[in-house]
Amino acid sequence: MENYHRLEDWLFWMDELSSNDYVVVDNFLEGHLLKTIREFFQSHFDGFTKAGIGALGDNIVRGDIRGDYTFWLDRQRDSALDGFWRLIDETMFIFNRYCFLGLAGYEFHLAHYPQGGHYDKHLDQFNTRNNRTISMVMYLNEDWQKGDGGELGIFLKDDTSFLVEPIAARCVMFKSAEVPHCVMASNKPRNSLTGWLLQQPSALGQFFG
Ligand SMILES: O=C(O)CCC(=O)C(=O)O
Ligand SMILES: [Fe+2]
Repeated sequence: MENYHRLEDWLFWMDELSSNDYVVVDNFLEGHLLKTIREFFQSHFDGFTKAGIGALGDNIVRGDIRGDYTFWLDRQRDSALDGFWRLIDETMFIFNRYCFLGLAGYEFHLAHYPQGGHYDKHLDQFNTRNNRTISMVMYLNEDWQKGDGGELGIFLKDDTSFLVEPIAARCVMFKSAEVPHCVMASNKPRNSLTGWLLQQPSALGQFFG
């Protein structure tokens, strides 16, 4: 396997994630990969649709809760993102090998928050489907400045909370069922690649609820 990251870095991140329920990794996307994803994002911008809440069959658009536009990725179709898919293979391999998580699938979308967009505090689980295990949010915003807003707010079990700036190449990973989070109103357009590592493929998740 060609590796993006060193095993010792992975083990450090896994350790943080397992003890704190989240980890913030800067420069998770290396320069070339970040550029490829940003270009793909721009060239598919026409295909974005207003994001809803709830699982697939029950997708309700509520602009007061969530203001982003999304574009769901498909590994077969979106082979231009080959490098990204290999990074996800590496991530799944590490999680299964060293955390014994038994991950069996994943789902990812590109997300665009227009100026003023936000996402209320929520958990990345649906009532009807609970197979999202690890959430991964990767940011694509070059030159993000203090005051641009759009931070990810993270709420921990000890009642502490803090903000993470959505700066390019950063990846935030957290336990989907454990960590409530929100997106603060963004003062600028804000782009990300967000996804979930799943306990079982989402197609099965739909049937087995
Ligand atoms: O973009 C972010 O920082 C988080 C997005 C999010 O919470 C979600 O899409 O479920
Ligand atoms: Fe979320």
